[in-house]
Amino acid sequence: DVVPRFGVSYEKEEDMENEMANVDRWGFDAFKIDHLTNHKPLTAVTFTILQERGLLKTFQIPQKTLIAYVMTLEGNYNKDVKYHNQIHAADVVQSTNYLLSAPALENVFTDIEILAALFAAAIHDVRHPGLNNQFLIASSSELAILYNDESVLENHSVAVAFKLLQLENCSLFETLTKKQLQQLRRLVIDMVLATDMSKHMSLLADLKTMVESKKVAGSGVLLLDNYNDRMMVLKNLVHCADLGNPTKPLDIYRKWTERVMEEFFLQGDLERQKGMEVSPMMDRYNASVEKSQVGFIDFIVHPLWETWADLVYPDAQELLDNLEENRDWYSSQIRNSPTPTSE
Ligand SMILES: COc1ccc(/C(C)=N\OCC(=O)N2C[C@H](C)O[C@@H](C)C2)cc1OC1CCCC1
Repeated sequence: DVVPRFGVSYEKEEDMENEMANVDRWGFDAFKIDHLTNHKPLTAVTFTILQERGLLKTFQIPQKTLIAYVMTLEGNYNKDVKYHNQIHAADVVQSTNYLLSAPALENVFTDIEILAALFAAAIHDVRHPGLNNQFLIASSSELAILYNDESVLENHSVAVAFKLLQLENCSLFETLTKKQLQQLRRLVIDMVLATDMSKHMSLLADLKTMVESKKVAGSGVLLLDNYNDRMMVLKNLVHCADLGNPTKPLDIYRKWTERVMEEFFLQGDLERQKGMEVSPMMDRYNASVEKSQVGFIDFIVHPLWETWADLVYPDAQELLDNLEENRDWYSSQIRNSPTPTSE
């Protein structure tokens, strides 16, 4: 039976084709696809990218099984959560795909590693409650008890995603060999757990070490000759995609900022209600959104992306330029403090 072109049904054929034509570009607008597909951007993006990469053929995955699984996965993202929802998942899948397509990484990763990275991106925040690990731990939530305060949300997302594979007609990986599935599962667990922000500094330190000792083949392609190096680059790749908002075109970045602040302020409201200490950046009565973004870029996002850009030089130059321009724009928006001009 024939499946729809992008895996999901949509009204406006032409608008959908125009927007999905950008699926391989960094300026891709996941918000538009969310609107055009009635909140199914993750299914549309994941189906289109796996199809385009020929991965369904390579692993003999039936189209309808993929659609059934990703639709179910997407249904387990909470669309009332402003940031950690199906649009963020679609954005991270699309960004992961773009980063995997860097010329410096051509023919570096195997099909199973690519499938694992895209799957990890798709599942990485499923069932996110719009509250962070610190809150779940501080409030002794069921999840924190279950995961002993260790990468609570990330462990939960991986477990939920693999549980969904057991549902009727959702057995996405039943055509993989035992060995392939073992390898994929290991890769996916490691990549999703590495999206826990508490791992950021050690992940970045490993990436910096790799860049300093970077081995490049004659063709300019990265030489990753052992499992640990390959795993470390894949973890950082998905982590970059997850922290990609500030490297996107400004109008898209600003929408993500708006959503993350809305989600953070709701957590701050809950903390205040429960008599807990209100987390930094989550107090709607004491927030400086622009200053927080400048700090986020200066201390977290730019150090990471500068290192990634070194690794794949010159493939991420435009993204790094966007980031620096966006940082200057937010800095110029900080009330009562002009940006010192370099001239
Ligand atoms: C577009 O902006 C954001 C996009 C995504 C995020 C998420 C989900 N996590 O990012 C890490 C984080 O929240 N941390 C909180 C603090 C900055 O300490 C760091 C160790 C990590 C946060 C964004 O902006 C935040 C950060 C600055 C003001 C709001």
